[in-house]
Amino acid sequence: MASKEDIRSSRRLYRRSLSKEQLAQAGESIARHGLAWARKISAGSPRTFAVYVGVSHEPPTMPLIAGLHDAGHQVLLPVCEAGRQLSWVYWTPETAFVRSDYAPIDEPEGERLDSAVVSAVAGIFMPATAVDRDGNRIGQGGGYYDRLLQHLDNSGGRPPTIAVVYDDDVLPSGAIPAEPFDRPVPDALTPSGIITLGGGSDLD
Ligand SMILES: Nc1nc2c(c(=O)[nH]1)N(C=O)[C@@H](CNc1ccc(C(=O)N[C@@H](CCC(=O)O)C(=O)O)cc1)CN2
Ligand SMILES: Nc1ncnc2c1ncn2[C@@H]1O[C@H](COP(=O)(O)OP(=O)(O)OP(=O)(O)O)[C@@H](O)[C@H]1O
Repeated sequence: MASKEDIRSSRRLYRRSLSKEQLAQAGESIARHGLAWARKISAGSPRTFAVYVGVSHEPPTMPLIAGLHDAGHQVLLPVCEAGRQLSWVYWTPETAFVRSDYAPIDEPEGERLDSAVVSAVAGIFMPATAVDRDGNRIGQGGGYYDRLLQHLDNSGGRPPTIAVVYDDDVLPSGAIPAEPFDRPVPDALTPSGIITLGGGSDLD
C-alpha cells in the first residue's frame, strides 16, 4: 500500500498539472454543488458554515465562500495556531488576509474564536489532498483537521462534514493507510458533485 507521503506527492503532481482554466472551472463547479449541499442541510435558514480558502493548486473555494455569503450564510475561516490547533474568524468581503505564521497560506485578520464555535455550525467544508471510498482522508500533514474532528466528536458530536477534492483525488476503498488518529469523513465534494463514501452520508 502506498504511504500517506507517497499519496500526497502523487496528488500534488496531479494538481500541478491542472491549468488555470481547469482550476477556475473546478472552483465554479465546487461552488455550485457545495451550495446545493449547504441548501439541503440548512433547510433554507441562514446558518454558519466553516470553510477554508483553497490555495495554490487546491480546488479553489472563493466562489463557494462568496456564494454562501450571498445566500445569507455566515462563513468561518481557519487560522493556524501553535500546537497545530485551529482558531476561526468570521469572513466578510472586506476581510483582509495575512501570511500564516505556521503554513504557506494566507489567513483572515479579525477576532479569533476557538474551535468550540465550530460545534454549532451547520456544516464543515474541509481541505483534503485525497480521500478513499471508505471515507479516510489525507490532508497536508499537519493533523489540524484530525484534531478538530476529534475535539468535536468528543464534545457532543460533529456537524455535517464534507471533504473538498478533485474527482481524481477520490481513491478506491482501502487505498489510504488510515492511522488510529485519522477521522473518516462521510462525503466528498468534487467538481462532478457529491460522492458518498463508505461510512454513510450526512445527507441520509
Ligand atoms: N487551504 C488550506 N487551508 C488550511 C489547510 C489546508 O490543507 N488547506 N490546513 C489543513 O490542515 C491547515 C493548514 N495546513 C497546511 C499545511 C501545509 C500546507 C502546504 O505545505 N502547502 C503547500 C503545498 C500545496 C500543494 O501543492 O498541495 C503549498 O501551499 O505550497 C498548507 C496548509 C489550515 N488551513
Ligand atoms: N487527534 C490528534 N491528537 C494529536 N495528534 C494528532 C491528532 N491527529 C493527528 N495527529 C498528529 O498529526 C500528524 C499529522 O497527521 P496526518 O498526516 O494524518 O495529517 P493530515 O490529515 O494530512 O492533516 P490535516 O488534518 O491538517 O489536513 C500525525 O503525526 C499525528 O501524530
